[in-house]
Amino acid sequence: MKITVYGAGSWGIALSLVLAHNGHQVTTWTHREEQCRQLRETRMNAKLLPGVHIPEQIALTSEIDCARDAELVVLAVPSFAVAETAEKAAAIVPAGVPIVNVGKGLDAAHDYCRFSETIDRAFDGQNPVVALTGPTHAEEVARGIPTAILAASASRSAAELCQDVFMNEVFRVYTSSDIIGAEIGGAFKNVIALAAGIADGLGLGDNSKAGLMTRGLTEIARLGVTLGAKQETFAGLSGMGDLIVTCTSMHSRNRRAGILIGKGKSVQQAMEEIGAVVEGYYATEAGHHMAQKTGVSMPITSELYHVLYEGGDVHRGIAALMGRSKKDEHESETTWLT
Ligand SMILES: NC(=O)c1ccc[n+]([C@@H]2O[C@H](COP(=O)([O-])OP(=O)(O)OC[C@H]3O[C@@H](n4cnc5c(N)ncnc54)[C@H](O)[C@@H]3O)[C@@H](O)[C@H]2O)c1
Ligand SMILES: O=P(O)(O)OC[C@H](O)CO
Repeated sequence: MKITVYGAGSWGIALSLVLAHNGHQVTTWTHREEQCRQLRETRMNAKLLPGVHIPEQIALTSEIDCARDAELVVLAVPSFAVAETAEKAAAIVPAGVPIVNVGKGLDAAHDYCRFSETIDRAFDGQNPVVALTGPTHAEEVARGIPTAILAASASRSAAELCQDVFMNEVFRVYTSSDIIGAEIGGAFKNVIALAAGIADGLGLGDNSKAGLMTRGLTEIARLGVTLGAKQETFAGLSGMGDLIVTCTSMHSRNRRAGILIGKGKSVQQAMEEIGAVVEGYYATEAGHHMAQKTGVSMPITSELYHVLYEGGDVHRGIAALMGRSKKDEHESETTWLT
């Protein structure tokens, strides 16, 4: 198939390699001409995916209209660029061509909607949308390390097409109809990974991190179910799976940013030092907004918001979480008042 991948950061390149390996005709787009020139010259993104060769069979371009005759389009840009890129692509991509979004987050420019909604709006509902998401660090996918991922879509045929296109002997793709759960899990695991990184940076223990991850997943699922997701999705690849990989891996930009903050760096210093997109920063603001909008209690997200956006003290945040009123583990916390 002819496939355009919008985005030549670490994830866009890793997925382009999977698609090229599977025999597809791949064009990978980057938004900057200068970056495109460098990629063409070196056949490598030395900053974001060092040591990974981009074979000649992958065409590199900065022309947005490269998807004119694409049969499948992949959006692999940071959350802050999904709406803008989708709007540009919508003017070019033919109706009916599936759009696979792999960016994680909510759309801050459109009242924090999910990206499938952003894309649906941009494409006037004419193109099926798939969220391809799960525990997948680009560094490992690019090296052919066995990986499992989820293709979630309201369109069964689009999810299955995505499964067929991406799946190979080291890249296993499952399908799901629960795109709400897949998108919410993918967006908000990054919040918990930042928090888990802070715990690591502070030198807290395994108990602290396991508690954060488990209660973090509880609050993500609580929000997701309120928005119409299936509870079981949060126990799957796009929920627990992605949470595990992001909270435990040194590949994770979110976890590493958290470690730097835990060690005393400012939020801005940490983001700069990472030098790649730290989605958890934006997702924390999105989560804070969604908790207020829906009335769902998201205490870890709220405390992290206080630290990241309001200069709150990390130790005070931990004390606030530990000192909350007594709860039953499965108590439903649908409002701030419980
Ligand atoms: N890297 C991974 O392992 C991985 C895995 C799964 C999902 N994701 C998700 O994929 C998305 C992209 O992440 P990444 O890891 O490729 O990021 P990255 O930081 O490696 O690269 C980001 C790329 O986006 C480009 N960019 C910056 N501003 C842009 C704009 N306005 N328009 C278009 N492009 C722009 C940058 O030049 C860079 O090439 C994120 O939402 C991330 O959470 C990443
Ligand atoms: O490096 P991170 O923390 O942005 O995580 C990347 C992917 O989302 C992992 O699945």
